[in-house]
Amino acid sequence: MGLLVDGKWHDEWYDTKATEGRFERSKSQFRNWITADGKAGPSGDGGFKAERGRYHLYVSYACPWAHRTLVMRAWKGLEEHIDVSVSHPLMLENGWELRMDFPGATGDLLYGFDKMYQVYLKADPHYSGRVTVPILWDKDRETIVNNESAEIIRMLNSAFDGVGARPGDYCPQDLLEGIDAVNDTVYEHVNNGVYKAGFATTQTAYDEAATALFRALEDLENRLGESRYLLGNTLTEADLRLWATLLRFDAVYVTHFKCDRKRIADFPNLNGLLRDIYQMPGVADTVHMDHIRHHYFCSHPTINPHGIVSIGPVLDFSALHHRERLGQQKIRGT
Ligand SMILES: N[C@@H](CCC(=O)N[C@@H](CS)C(=O)NCC(=O)O)C(=O)O
Repeated sequence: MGLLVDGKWHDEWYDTKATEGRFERSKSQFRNWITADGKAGPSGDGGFKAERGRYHLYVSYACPWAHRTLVMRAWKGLEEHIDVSVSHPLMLENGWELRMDFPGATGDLLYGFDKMYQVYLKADPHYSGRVTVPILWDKDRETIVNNESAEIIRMLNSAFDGVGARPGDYCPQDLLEGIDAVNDTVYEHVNNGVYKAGFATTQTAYDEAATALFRALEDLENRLGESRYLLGNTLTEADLRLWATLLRFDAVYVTHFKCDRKRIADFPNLNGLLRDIYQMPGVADTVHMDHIRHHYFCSHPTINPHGIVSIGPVLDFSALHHRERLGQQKIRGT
């Protein structure tokens, strides 16, 4: 694990000294938007028009942030529009590597780079910052459009509607306020919460994160007792963002990140949501548990020095979810 400083790679673990043992995620730096007409979006510059075949995603199947973009790509039927390079699951002294010696790892389909940081350097030879996935790449301008998954899923949701994306609006305007509110809590205490617990280097930092995580999960469990999804019976990006963490929870976070008060299997509604979304067309194909488990257990020597992958629980995401008793799934715009 490391970062680029003025275009040079430095192998460094997260520094938690300045924050009393708390893990703080840095902000993504490329914030342009693909739009239907190529005009600038809410941030960044214009010039990124939605076009078939123009864009590419760099992902890791292990990464929950990248996973969101793969599921949104599947929901919107964008597989033919946006192709994908899949990283090797290990992330060690060179950061993410575009090696092919793991089933499903594709290498770099565009340039043949073997390190993910070379993609950042291609976009900006003086880049300083972390080398994260997902990366949304523009093959035309040969640069990074955006490396913030929350924004990438928003653009995939709507920008390609005029050029053949599958109908479906997972972020409808009238639900936006509610979606943003749930996203904030889920991001803070669940998506990033598991990392804050796992990467904490003081007891206090861990206690804070783990307590807030399980409090949030209890609230979400109750909320999902009222309706099929987080925003009523309409499936939205908020459900997807929660789902990517739920999927990894029992297989990894319970042990590796010490999130062990309860398992997702102990929460009937969260477990139901996990299965419900897993069983939607195209979603199971985005799930690669071997990448997920190999990545976490082997990429964090400070918390698992011998890189031993645990035996793991037996999980069946294809089992009945019983969520239809709360209402029929609605997808806006279909
Ligand atoms: N806010 C970013 C976070 C992405 C992120 O942190 N990805 C992790 C993988 S799970 C990563 O690439 N970490 C490398 C690092 O921090 O150096 C997003 O949602 O896109």
